Amino acid sequence: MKEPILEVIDVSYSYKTEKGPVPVLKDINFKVYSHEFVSIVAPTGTGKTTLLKIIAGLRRPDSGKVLLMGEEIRGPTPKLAMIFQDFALYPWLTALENVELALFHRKDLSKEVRREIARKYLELVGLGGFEDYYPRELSGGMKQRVAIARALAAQPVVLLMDEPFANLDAITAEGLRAEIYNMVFNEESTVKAIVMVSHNLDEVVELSDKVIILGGRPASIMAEVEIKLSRPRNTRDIEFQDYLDRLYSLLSISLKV
Ligand SMILES: Nc1ncnc2c1ncn2[C@@H]1O[C@H](COP(=O)(O)OP(=O)(O)OP(=O)(O)O)[C@@H](O)[C@H]1O
Repeated sequence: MKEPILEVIDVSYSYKTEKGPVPVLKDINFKVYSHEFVSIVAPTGTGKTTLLKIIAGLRRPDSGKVLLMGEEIRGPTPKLAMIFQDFALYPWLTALENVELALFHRKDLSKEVRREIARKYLELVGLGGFEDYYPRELSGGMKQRVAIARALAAQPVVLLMDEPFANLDAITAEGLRAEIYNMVFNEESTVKAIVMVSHNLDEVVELSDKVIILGGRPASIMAEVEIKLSRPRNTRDIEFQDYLDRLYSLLSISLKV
């Protein structure tokens, strides 16, 4: 039987506030296999970002655990890279320097080699020639491409994305969505699985192999839906629309829980 790349096991989490604990996640269980693109969807404020932070090792669950290729995640690790909706680039560094930063922990590599790797990933995301540009000189879509290059340059096993297209205009988002799957899953990349948080169901159907729907307070998994459509996907296909309708109705049920 194939082993999961990522395993979320019985994860529960509460925020500790002055008014007492606020339970956010309860008994979350799911698995992500090799070359799977998994999306987590839920009504706003349900705990999607919190779950992503737990997977990233940025927060420890109160109970349960997350395994990455069988090993428990106990803190941040270069094996997991994260992409945020606000790009999170350093404005005083060039595109190339921002990407190079992902390799700062690779003391085994010379500066020249690190620079070469960074250049290769900028090229991969379509930004060859923009190495010396500062973030302020780049469009939103280009900034997100730099962030993707930086995540890939860290040579992670899993890529985590928190609403990666939310701050882009519709046309730019559409273009990047069309490219992201092949940008991330190819022979130049070490990424074996993607977990994305989104509340845009169109993009979720377009990109995912599996969708996890959270609902309730604290949130638990309401449904897990596999999207069995070949790629590239056409948003106008009847089957695409069927999946979309199904997710909308599951999400509206989760709103009532
Ligand atoms: N640092 C914090 N302290 C206390 N409560 C928090 C904290 N961060 C988040 N919360 C609460 O935890 C719940 C889940 O938040 P989270 O950001 O994970 O939800 P989300 O599903 O990602 O929301 P959105 O779709 O709006 O981004 C919310 O009710 C939020 O108010």
